[in-house]
Amino acid sequence: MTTIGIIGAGNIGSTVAKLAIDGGHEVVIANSRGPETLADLIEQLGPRARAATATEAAEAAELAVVTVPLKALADLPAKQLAGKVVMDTLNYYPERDGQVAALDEETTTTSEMVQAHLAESHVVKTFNNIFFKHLATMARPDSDPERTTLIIAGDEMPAKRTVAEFLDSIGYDTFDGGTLEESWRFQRDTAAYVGTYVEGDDWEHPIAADADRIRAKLAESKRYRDM
Ligand SMILES: NC(=O)C1=CN([C@@H]2O[C@H](COP(=O)(O)OP(=O)(O)OC[C@H]3O[C@@H](n4cnc5c(N)ncnc54)[C@H](OP(=O)(O)O)[C@@H]3O)[C@@H](O)[C@H]2O)C=CC1
Ligand SMILES: O=C(O)[C@@H]1CCC=N1
Repeated sequence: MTTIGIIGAGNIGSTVAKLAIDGGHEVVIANSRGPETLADLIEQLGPRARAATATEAAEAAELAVVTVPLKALADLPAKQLAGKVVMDTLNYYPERDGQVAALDEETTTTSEMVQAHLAESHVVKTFNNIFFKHLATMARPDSDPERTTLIIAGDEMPAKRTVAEFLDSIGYDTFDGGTLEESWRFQRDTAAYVGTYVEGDDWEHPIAADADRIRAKLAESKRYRDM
């Protein structure tokens, strides 16, 4: 059992919290409005979950998840997350987050920006390319032939192994998609984004992805300037 500190309690944060509880872990979860606003979620999650401030969730985390809009990146408590493995779900939506020149020019990736802010953490891009409802419903036991695979990226193998172990505990296999620099291949709107789990427009029936499918999708991904 691991204490998972989750900053962001929206679609993805609450979904990961539920999966973590079902996987036997403890959860400390935060949003921007304060722990008292998370009472309903905590009631649903049960006694192994508690609400906290973002700073407290970071402090309590043995393993952390940051899952807020990219525009809130600067608020993430770097000091309390130092030395920890941090799963980063952030995507860049300019209409929500504002224009970010380095992302528009593709001179960096969102996860490199997260790593730059959380300079002393071990950032692993995780969960960013799967729709939260699919993440909630596609978890399967290890032995299930329909188990699906999630793509991660990061610059440090030990941190990636830690994340793969956690994903296994919540019902997913892992595909190593390379470094944070290479993670543009599954950023927003690439072939390997949500299309890894969705065929055409059929969002009602997500499909399990294996390593071969993921490899093909990553190979198909293009830079925005070449789309
Ligand atoms: N929706 C999806 O299917 C997926 C989303 N993503 C990405 O993951 C991130 C989260 O997405 P999603 O869960 O949909 O977003 P939501 O809008 O549903 O939730 C965002 C959460 O972040 C919290 N938050 C915002 N600002 C801060 C802050 N400064 N400090 C602490 N908490 C804060 C919000 O708290 P409050 O409500 O109190 O403001 C809320 O709990 C985004 O970057 C998104 O692009 C990745 C994969 C899939
Ligand atoms: O970041 C998001 O909000 C989107 C939705 C599906 C995957 N990511």
